[in-house]
Amino acid sequence: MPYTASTPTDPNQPNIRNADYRLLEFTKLTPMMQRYVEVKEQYPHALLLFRVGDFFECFFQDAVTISQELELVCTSKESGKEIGRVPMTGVPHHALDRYTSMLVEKGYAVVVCDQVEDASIAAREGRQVKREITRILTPGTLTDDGMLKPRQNNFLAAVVIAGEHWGLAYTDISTGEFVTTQADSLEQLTLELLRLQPSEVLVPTNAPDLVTMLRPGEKSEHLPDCLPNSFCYSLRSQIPFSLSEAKQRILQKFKVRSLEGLGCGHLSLAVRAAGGLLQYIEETQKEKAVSLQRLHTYTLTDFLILDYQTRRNLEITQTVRDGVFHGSLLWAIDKTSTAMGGRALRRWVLQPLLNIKGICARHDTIQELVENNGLRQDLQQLLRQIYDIERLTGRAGSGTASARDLVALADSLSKLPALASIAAQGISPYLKALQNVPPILEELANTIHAHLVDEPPIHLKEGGLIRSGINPMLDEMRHTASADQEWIANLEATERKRTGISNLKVGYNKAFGYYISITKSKVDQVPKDYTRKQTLTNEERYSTEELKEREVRILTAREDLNQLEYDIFAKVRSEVGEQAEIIRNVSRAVAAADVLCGLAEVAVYQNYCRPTMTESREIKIIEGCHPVVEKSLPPGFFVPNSAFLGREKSLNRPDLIILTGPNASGKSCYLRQVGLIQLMAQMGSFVPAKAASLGICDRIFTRVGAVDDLATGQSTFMVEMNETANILNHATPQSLVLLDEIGRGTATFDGLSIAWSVAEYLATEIRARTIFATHYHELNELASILDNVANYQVTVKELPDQIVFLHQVQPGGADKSYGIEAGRLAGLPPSVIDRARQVMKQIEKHSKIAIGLRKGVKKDGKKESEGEQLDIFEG
Ligand SMILES: Nc1ncnc2c1ncn2[C@@H]1O[C@H](COP(=O)(O)OP(=O)(O)OP(=O)(O)O)[C@@H](O)[C@H]1O
Repeated sequence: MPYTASTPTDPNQPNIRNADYRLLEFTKLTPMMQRYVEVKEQYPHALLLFRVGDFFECFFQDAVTISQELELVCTSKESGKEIGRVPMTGVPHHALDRYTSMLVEKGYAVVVCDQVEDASIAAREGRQVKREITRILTPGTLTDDGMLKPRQNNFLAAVVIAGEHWGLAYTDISTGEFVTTQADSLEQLTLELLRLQPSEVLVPTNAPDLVTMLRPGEKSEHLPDCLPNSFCYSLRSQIPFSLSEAKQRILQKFKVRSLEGLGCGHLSLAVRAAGGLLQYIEETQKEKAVSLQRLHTYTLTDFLILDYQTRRNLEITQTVRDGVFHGSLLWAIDKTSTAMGGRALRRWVLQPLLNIKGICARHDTIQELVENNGLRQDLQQLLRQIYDIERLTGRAGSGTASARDLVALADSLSKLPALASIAAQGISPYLKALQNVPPILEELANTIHAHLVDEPPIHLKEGGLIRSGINPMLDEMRHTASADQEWIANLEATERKRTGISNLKVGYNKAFGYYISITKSKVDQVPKDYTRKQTLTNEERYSTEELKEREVRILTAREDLNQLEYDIFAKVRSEVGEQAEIIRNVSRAVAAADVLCGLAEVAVYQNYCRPTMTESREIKIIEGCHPVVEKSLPPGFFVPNSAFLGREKSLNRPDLIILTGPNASGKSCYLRQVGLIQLMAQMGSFVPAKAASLGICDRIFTRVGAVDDLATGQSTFMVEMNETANILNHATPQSLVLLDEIGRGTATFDGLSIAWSVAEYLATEIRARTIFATHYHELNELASILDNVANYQVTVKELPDQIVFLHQVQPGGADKSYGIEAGRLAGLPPSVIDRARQVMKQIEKHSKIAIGLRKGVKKDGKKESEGEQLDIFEG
């Protein structure tokens, strides 16, 4: 089936399909590599790791720490703080994969170097290293100047569109996860694609707009940064996307009688997308390389919607400024012990729930794990010993698992009964789910352990995989081969004695096989039965009839032996593949338990509370904190603040807060912290607050900061207005809206007018729960006009020669901005500051701005009759 790529395939792009690690060829020895070589010579067992974008800083320290303390420690030189730590004590060789994949999941890049010798010799000789190193696992692509390009992942997706309706199917080819969904707004589709960032997206040719939209570098209303790492393909034939064809393909592939059992019987677009994707996978992924899990269907309306700006502004998975993991919400709350847990946490944080029952099941489990420290720690200790079962099983199913993968899988499976019995001490839902470990898994672990040696070699065809005593034929062949090998081992001594040549040697190389080596000075002593095989400068190489015979026997036996070992191994591997579905179900339960143990640990150490979830519109946060800023400051430095929002009929709580305060007082921080607390609660986590009672939100909107979008030629103001329009068009009374400095990108009065009308619209027309941070103190007037609006300010203390930021949010409006003071602190020349003060006085004197809606909106928020003019400004 022909596919058209939206961009020509770039040969430098790693082929994500075939590998979750890539071979890198460094063409020259960069300074980084030189340092690496030095370190490696000193500490030969070091595993070097470095943070994304922080390559040079970290690897040296890590190497040192590993060799001294048997731990991988990642420390930022910038802050001096530890970023990640993994114990290495007693880690068997094959566990490396598990550790590295776990680190990669957490956003680290890991380099495992095998051929240091070559590199170090080359470095000493000042040569370039041609084919250097390396197995490299990165969440992105590492260029040879040490830069890390953004993450490419293992997702492939297919999309079908009919008007505003669409169906989406995607698969994670490393785990075999295969899911489909459908919905009826294009915005939702693009949000899903942005969440997944698929490597390849397949669309039918009847959706040219989508192909254009997905093209790298393309911008669109819904897809601000597009999908820079996605390749978009359109399928020339529509047939695989037709409903009947797709149905048939799905039923065949998953061996089911009806689509109802897969939950997508009624979702024709989801089915069509899944059909198209199946076809694409079969044709491009060589089928064997992908072992798909059973199809799952999910419903987008089950999740809180976080649009692209909100994910970015709340810094959920990466920071706004540097685009790095360190400093994001995920960084602050990720205490998972397994790679599967890491992936699940990422899903949870990007898809918070709407269903109170589901949220409370997570809260219940965390509560139990908080209250029962022993239970949590016992579970975590075991979880740390469990490798990435999900991916290992995926590889077993697709026939790509190595012997080491199977041993790692067996090690993990054999931990599950112990995990289940610890979980049995608990009563909460997610611990119960851990208790059902099907006995077949223990049998499978025993089978693997019984067949494979503890530390099998990397290459499957080199033999040495299978234990003795498992297969009589194998034992017999090994016995015969060992007799010949013993004969060869003794040959040197025997021939020295027979010929009287004391420096005679027996050797082997791949091209010539076994040989007897005699130096040139002794060739006259060579017996008649030797036949010459090869001549070198200083030696002659010979063989004998018997040596030839033995050699043939040894080599044939070795080949047969290796083949037999491989066959036995492949049989065990396919037995594992047959149980893939069962293992994956268990691995999902393990991942969820891991996430909850991690969240419980965060809750204990950061003193988080369990929020009460309600169906009301109330948002009540007592002494809340920003989870990341709090963690970054020394203990006790963060000033907690409360928040009350969501007016109910009888309650005096505002829908909209106007938040004022000087620059750098903490307005943005407060805004974000309310958003993050709501998000954390709905993803099932405890929250950084003394107490919280939170009504479910359907969406969180944010509009923070002002950045030019040079790529699309949009000005600061236009970006701001586009984002604001999106909020006003989509927010509902159930939404949480966080606005920071609306109207700043234009002339003062235009900006103020827009800010006023946006606030008013949100408070009266939409009645969304809103926090509106602003430097326009005139907006405080709104609170005296609308009874669902309240004023809050972030306080500062004025001393004779400085202002002290108290970071406290209190009722009332600020009347000063201290902008000139901020300029002074930033180092503007004193003469400029003095002049600014003079100018300000002049402006204040001459331009008395009286803000008030004399007409237009009554105190109860209802509009007066149309046609009456708003008169806001009086100069
Ligand atoms: N509650 C708090 N406790 C301690 N420190 C805080 C608190 N809130 C904010 N800060 C610190 O103050 C700094 C400035 O905060 P923030 O960016 O929120 O100010 P702002 O009022 O939005 O400023 P601007 O109006 O200039 O955008 C933050 O980087 C943070 O370190």
